[in-house]
Order: sequence, then C-alpha cells, then structure tokens
Amino acid sequence: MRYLTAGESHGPQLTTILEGVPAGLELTTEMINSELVRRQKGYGRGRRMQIEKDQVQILSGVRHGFTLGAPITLVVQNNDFKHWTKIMGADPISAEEQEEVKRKLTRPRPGHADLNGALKYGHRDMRNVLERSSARETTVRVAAGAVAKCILGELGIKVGGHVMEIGGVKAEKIDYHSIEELQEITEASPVRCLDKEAGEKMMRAIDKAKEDGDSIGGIVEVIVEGMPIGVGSYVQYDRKLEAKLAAAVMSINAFKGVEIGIGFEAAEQPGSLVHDEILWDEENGYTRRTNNAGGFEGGMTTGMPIIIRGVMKPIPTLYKPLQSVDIDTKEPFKASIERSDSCAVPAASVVAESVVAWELAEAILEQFGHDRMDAIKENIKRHKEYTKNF
Ligand SMILES: Cc1cc2nc3c(=O)[nH]c(=O)nc-3n(C[C@H](O)[C@H](O)[C@H](O)COP(=O)(O)O)c2cc1C
Ligand SMILES: C=C(O[C@@H]1CC(C(=O)O)=C[C@@H](OP(=O)(O)O)[C@H]1O)C(=O)O
Repeated sequence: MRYLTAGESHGPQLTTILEGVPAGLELTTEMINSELVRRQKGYGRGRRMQIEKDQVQILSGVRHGFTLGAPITLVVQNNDFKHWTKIMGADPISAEEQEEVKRKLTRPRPGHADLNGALKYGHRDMRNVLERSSARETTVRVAAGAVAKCILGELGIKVGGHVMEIGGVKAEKIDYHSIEELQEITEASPVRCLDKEAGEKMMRAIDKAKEDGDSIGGIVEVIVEGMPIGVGSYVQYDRKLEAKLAAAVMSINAFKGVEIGIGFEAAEQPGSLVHDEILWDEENGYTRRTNNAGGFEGGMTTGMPIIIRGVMKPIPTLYKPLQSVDIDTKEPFKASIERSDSCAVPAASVVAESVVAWELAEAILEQFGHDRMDAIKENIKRHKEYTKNF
C-alpha cells in the first residue's frame, strides 16, 4: 500500500491517491470525516481552522460503501482558496495583477522551510515554498490514516493517541482501561490530554505564548493494541517496522524526535530492568511481564501494545518575529509574519495516530495479503493460532 499527497495550503484542494487498499473494506465519507474533525479541534490554533470545515470527497475506488481494490482518490477542498484565487492561480497573471496581489515573501522565518526551500528550488518568492511545506498537507495524511484505521479496525487493531506535554507542562500518568476509554477522555479535552488538571495548565501556557507573540511545542504519544506478533522483520534494515514508524512520525511537520517504549530512559537503566520477561499461558500464548520495548524487538512486533512518542518543536511563525535577512536586499529584517497557530500539538497527535496507522496497515497487508479483506482476516486468524501454540 502506498500514497502520495498533492496540493498547496491556499490552493483549491488537497488530494491523495491511495494505492493497494484491499477490496471489500467498508469505507464511507463519514468514517474519514470523523478523523478530519478530530484534527481540526485542538486548542491553540489560529484563525485558519475557523475558515476550514474539512470534509472529504471520495472520488474513486469506492462503490456503495465498499472499496474496489482500485486506487482511491480523496479530496479535501480549501475553503480559504476563495480569498487566494489571484495569488494562487495556476495561469500566468499580468505585471499589474502581480502588483495588486503582492504577497511576496522575502524574509524567511527561522524554523520554517522558507530559506532552505527557496535556495533549493530557486524561488525568490518564498510563498512558493510555504504553500507546500505547510502542515495543511496533514489534512489528507489524516484522511489516508482514516482508511488505514478502517483496515486495522476490521482486524481488531485499535489506535489511540494523547498529548503528554505542552510548553513544559507535563501530564501525570493516568491509567485507562481500553483505547476506547482513552479516546473518550482525550476527545473531551481541548488539548487531547488524559490529565485534566495538566490539560488546564497546558491551555494557560498556550494562552500565555499567544499573548507573548510566541509559540510552544510538546510531546504526543500513540498507542496501538491488537497487533499480531512478528509483523515487520529483522532480516533487512529497511524491513524493520519500528524504523518505518519512527520515519513516519518524524515526517510530520515540526517533529524532531521519536521514542519507542521507554525510549531514551533505557540509557539509564540496567538490562535486568529494561528487558521484558517472557510469559506463556494457554489463553493468551506468549506475552510479556512488562512492555518497556513498546511493542518491538528486532524490528518486529512482540504482540504487546505499540507505544511511540514524538516531540514537536514550537511553531516557527512568531508574531514577535526573530531576526532574519531580506533575500532581495540582504538587509537584516525581522522574519515575515504569516497568520499562524500558537500551538498545534493536539492536532499533531491526531496526525501522529494517522501516520502510525498507515505504516501498520501497510505492514499487515505486506505480510497477510493485499487483495481481499476477508482473506486477510482469515490469514491473521490462522497466524494468531500458530503463534499462540508455537
Ligand atoms: C498540525 C500542524 C500545524 C502547524 N501550524 C503551523 C503554523 O500555523 N505556523 C507555522 O509556522 N508552522 C506550523 N506548523 C509547523 C510547520 O509546518 C513546520 O515547522 C515547517 O513545515 C518546517 O518543517 P520542520 O519543522 O519539520 O523542519 C504546523 C505543524 C503541524 C503538524
Ligand atoms: C491550515 C492548516 O495549518 C496551517 C499550517 C501552517 C504551517 O505553516 O505549517 C500554517 C497555517 O496556515 P495559515 O497561514 O493558512 O493559517 C496553519 O493554519 C491545517 O492544519 O489545516
């Protein structure tokens, strides 16, 4: 399974084409829209989220609520495009019109893709970089992730996520009994945090950053339950599933680090406290006493919950901008100010769930078949029996 995305932040629409989704998967517009709504909700976002009401159109690959096995085209319109038609149009415009729509960006924002992208592609107007480097693109990554979640859901694999930290405010560890419960609690929190008290403090930290013309980042965690044992492989570097997950999370705009299981804490502990002892019982087969490895050994799933965290840096656009240089005059200037979020960590936690879901669904299909959902289900059932009695 693979997908590409296309579309500019203020262009007419975002598009993704999903290739290799099996036939016979129940998929409706509603199932994808519910994920798009989740991505739009988080506290700390700028005015753009009030303009957009992200809704997907399924333009190919699905009939009467079921996938055909053919490429699936998903489109999300940008409502904001109506304000940008002249600036973002594909056809040439006259010199006078260019003067009229002057939104040229020449003062790169530290932390965004502006300067590197301009140098790389030779764009003297850095809007040409901003438009595609913008995290608006994550809309259709969430749409693709929603399809992956449908595949996983039919196979009894559940994906959840939450925010652990924003701007230095850390959530206490709160126990939950199921992914459904986790989702219910985080859905009710504007910052998608399990710890209500910390959630309030996170909101105040976001308010403060906004007041100060600043921005803040944080940490999100994704948990996946129900993965069969032995998905992924140790035999080749590029088949290690945990590496694919890490790359997927790192590919989210502004993500700067990933941890799996206890992650960096493993450096401080002896092996006797880090490694997860192996148990067996008739009902569950092989399980582990602990899950410090976060569901992976040797690039393969252990059957324990997958636990992966990602750190998001603060948003680069600052209303009190940092020092920069105008690339036309080479004079020192403050960086450009674009309309911006102050904190997008809650939204990014939904994106993280989505990209993780995609990688896992892809790995499942690679191992258990691509064509038909019913055959894949059968294969997984047999595999589970096999691993249990091994
Ligand atoms: C959901 C989401 C929303 C974002 N919103 C903004 C924003 O409003 N303003 C901004 O400057 N950066 C925003 N970012 C971060 C930039 O897109 C990102 O920093 C930029 O693409 C440069 O890439 P890098 O940080 O990965 O190096 C957002 C990221 C995410 C995931
Ligand atoms: C549009 C989205 O996020 C955008 C991501 C983004 C950036 O630079 O990454 C900049 C902002 O765009 P705008 O300047 O149009 O407000 C965010 O709103 C979205 O998440 O749907």
